[in-house]
Amino acid sequence: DGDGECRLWLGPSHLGTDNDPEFGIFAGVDFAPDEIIPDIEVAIPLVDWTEQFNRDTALKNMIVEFVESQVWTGDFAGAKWEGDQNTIVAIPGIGNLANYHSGYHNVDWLQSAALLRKPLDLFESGVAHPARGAITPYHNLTMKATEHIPAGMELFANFGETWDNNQTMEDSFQDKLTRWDYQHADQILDAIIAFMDQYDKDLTPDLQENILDFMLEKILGTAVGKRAKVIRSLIPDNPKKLKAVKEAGGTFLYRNNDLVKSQKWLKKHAMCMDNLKVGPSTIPEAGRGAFTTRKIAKGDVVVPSPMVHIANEELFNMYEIIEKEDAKTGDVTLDIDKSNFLQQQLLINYCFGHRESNILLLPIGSYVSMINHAPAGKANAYITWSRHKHVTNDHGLHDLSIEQLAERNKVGIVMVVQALRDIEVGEEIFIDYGKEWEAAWKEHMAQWNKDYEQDKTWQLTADDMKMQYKEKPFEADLTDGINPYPPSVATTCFLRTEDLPDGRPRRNPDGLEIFLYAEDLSHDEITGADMYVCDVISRTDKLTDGDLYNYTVLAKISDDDIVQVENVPHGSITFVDQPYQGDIHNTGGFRHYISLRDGDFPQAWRNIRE
Ligand SMILES: C[S@@+](CC[C@H](N)C(=O)[O-])C[C@H]1O[C@@H](n2cnc3c(N)ncnc32)[C@H](O)[C@@H]1O
Repeated sequence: DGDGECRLWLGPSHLGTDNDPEFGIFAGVDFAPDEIIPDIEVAIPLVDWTEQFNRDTALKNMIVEFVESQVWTGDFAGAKWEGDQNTIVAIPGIGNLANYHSGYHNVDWLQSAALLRKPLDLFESGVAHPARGAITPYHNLTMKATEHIPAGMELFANFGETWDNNQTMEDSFQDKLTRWDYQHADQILDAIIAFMDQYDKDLTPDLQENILDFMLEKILGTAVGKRAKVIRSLIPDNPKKLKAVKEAGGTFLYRNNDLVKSQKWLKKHAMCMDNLKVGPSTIPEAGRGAFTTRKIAKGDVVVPSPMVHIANEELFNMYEIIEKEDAKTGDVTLDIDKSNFLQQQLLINYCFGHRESNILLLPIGSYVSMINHAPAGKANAYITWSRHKHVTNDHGLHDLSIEQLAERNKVGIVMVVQALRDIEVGEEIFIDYGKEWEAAWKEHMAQWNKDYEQDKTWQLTADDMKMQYKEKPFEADLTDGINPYPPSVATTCFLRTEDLPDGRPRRNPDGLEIFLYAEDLSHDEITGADMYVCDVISRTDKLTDGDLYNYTVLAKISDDDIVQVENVPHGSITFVDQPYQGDIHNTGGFRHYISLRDGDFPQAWRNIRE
């Protein structure tokens, strides 16, 4: 019947309350440290997001801030050069639904999976294809367990130090203890257990108790560190309990053991989010698609999907960005030229909407954004409001106006994809995107076939270059500064550096500082923040262990800081599309939202009814 037990559940988070629910993801099975969480998502860019509109009304500002609270910076997907300014990415599924807890996290991005991803094998290199620019190229966004996660535990993601520092202690999400307190307490706990184990035979229970007391009271209790008292409170003073704490998964889980839910609780309060996986669609023009991992009976839920409400579709319009000089001060700021419309953001293709409204709903259930269209009669599922008792809406939302909805800065809309007939394991799921979408796609195909009838060549992309240079050495001959690659792409390097050994010159003949590639940086540790545009200037001519070649590069750290880095391995160099050169910037790319069924679309949201 498919993949066995459900591995991920969507349910009411611990961070919500009965009156004010939040949703979160729960583990349905145990995950070992470093195990991949089986919700591997796409990232959909919002290009030059901050520059593309004026926050000229309070309402717009609210909508924008809400959207910003639901996305990641482009770095996480390797999308930071998509535009010239600030590109953010929506990452549905786990990227959106895993919550933040100040005391603890148990999942984190495996950024290298996305940053060093293999190209999608959907398009022939250099050839026009109607899905080019219609779907996101950023895929393989992967999270892994950072520690053992027991079945029934909620997933909490590492949102990074910046986010941690921005949280105030009054925030209702806050534990009074920070995750560093728990980490320190765990380290101390481990040290005490190791000591007790080592002298186990020589210690009577009394002596054990005295030693523990001495350690906690006299050493830790009088330690001057600000948090010593707090940490002390996390470690039991009874030697017999030390191991129980460790077995519970450490001081955090021991103290918060009500966080681990039973299978019975999950089945009652949560919905399985793990019935789908992603693969190439059976429709060749559609890109990727969503396929079942289990049998689904007619009328059952395929996957639940909370929806992020984006209360003004106009925010997805993109215009030419221009520089504006203040006549008095001479200061230059950026503005948009509204007379020069470029196209809509790609994210619209992943949103639900309705012809009589300018609200958009972005689905964030696992792989819901991978579900393709089939006309009525061929579709095997449909999307509608959730009727689940716990994973559901405040149905009062249907009566709110769009302005009132815009004031809600929490995800409160929950829909479900439901089976129209019995569905076998491995079938592709299709929903009917509606008449408007179908007409728009037909028109797109007709125009596309006309445009590319004579000449089907398509400019080479970063993905094409990645395929070409997977095993072939990067060009190292930059004589006369000639770029050996197509002008639409650039080489980038993942870099963390260390100083050169003593005795070696610290500057090159052009006066640029020289560093060494940090030897211990393994591919798994690479992050988007380590990614710099770089030019390869020379390479070793032999294979070096494990990696193909080593290179010397010039890396652009900032506009006026270029450094030379030596010993950069082949696998740490990749390609990106130059700003505005990727497929999604082709103005002939398809753009249309998916329609909700007429009967499902609340009357109160129809603000542009004719
Ligand atoms: C919500 S996304 C679905 C996931 C998408 N296939 C991908 O690979 O990212 C919607 C987009 O998928 C493509 N699509 C979906 N159904 C299609 C169909 N029946 N024929 C052609 N393209 C389709 C269109 O580009 C559409 O804008």
